[in-house]
Amino acid sequence: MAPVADRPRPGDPLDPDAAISVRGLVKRYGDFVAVDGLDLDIRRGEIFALLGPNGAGKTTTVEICEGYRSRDAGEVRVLGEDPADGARAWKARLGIVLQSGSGDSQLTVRELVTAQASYFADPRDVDEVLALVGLTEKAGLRGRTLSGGQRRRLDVALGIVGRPTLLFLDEPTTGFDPEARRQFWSLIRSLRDLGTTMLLTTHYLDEAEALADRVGVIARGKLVEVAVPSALGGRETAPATVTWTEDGARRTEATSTPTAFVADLATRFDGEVPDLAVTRPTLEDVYLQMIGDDR
Ligand SMILES: Nc1ncnc2c1ncn2[C@@H]1O[C@H](COP(=O)(O)OP(=O)(O)OP(=O)(O)O)[C@@H](O)[C@H]1O
Repeated sequence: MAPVADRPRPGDPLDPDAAISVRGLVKRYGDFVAVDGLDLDIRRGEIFALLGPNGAGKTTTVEICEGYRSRDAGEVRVLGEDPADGARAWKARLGIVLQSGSGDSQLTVRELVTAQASYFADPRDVDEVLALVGLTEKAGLRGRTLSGGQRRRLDVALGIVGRPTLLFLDEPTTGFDPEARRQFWSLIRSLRDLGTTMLLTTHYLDEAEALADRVGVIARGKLVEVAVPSALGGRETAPATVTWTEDGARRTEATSTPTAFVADLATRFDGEVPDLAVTRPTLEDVYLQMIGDDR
């Protein structure tokens, strides 16, 4: 089977089929190296989540891909073009949902989305977009009267009305309540079903796990690993931990063959094994281990 979590090695040529292809990317601020030789391919149609501690270089990398920041070294192609000289037609194929949000507008939701649509040659239908983000009933409200979660939906509406091929989402669900996050996730999945490629940065590991086809962990400007969420850090094959209660004490066993272990354990009890649980490292466990000292 082809290695699904593959990533380019230093010196590999750019991938012309990728939505985003990055080789040897370096960004310095004075003496400080914020991005330190990054190699990455993001495939067309995938949701890729970039994880990493504060200051790791995620926003810098993403903004270089968006054409908003210059680079000091390396090559970058986004939808086949170098963002450093991205033309207007190229920019129109990108959707960008920034961290800052749409703010306090006096215009209504519908007016804002309609105004944004007017910048594009082939925009999505405004009502269709409002329905997709769940703001149909709020269409007549002014931007400033929306709740935090509704504003974020408006941000997404503004980001997708131009029918982008590639959507950048920077910490899209910060401040959402749990239900709003679930609804947002289903919106993101609908966009993927419509063929949109998405690059997402997030600090929520459950979000990366729920949404991303692949995750990349970045620490101190370097890409530590790229993997499907279930395989990050060798998680799939990590030993399982079996816990249960026996003779009044909590017992724990790490094992690579939990099924056999539990079957054997069951013979020692008459009926259910008390408080039995089998767990594997969570994405958070392997992530925290991976970023180590950067915490
Ligand atoms: N304009 C700038 N001038 C100087 N240093 C900067 C500038 N922009 C970013 N940096 C530094 O570069 C590093 C990477 O910043 P970046 O914003 O890319 O991190 P991040 O991974 O997006 O972090 P966060 O999760 O906090 O958003 C940080 O140490 C930051 O202080």
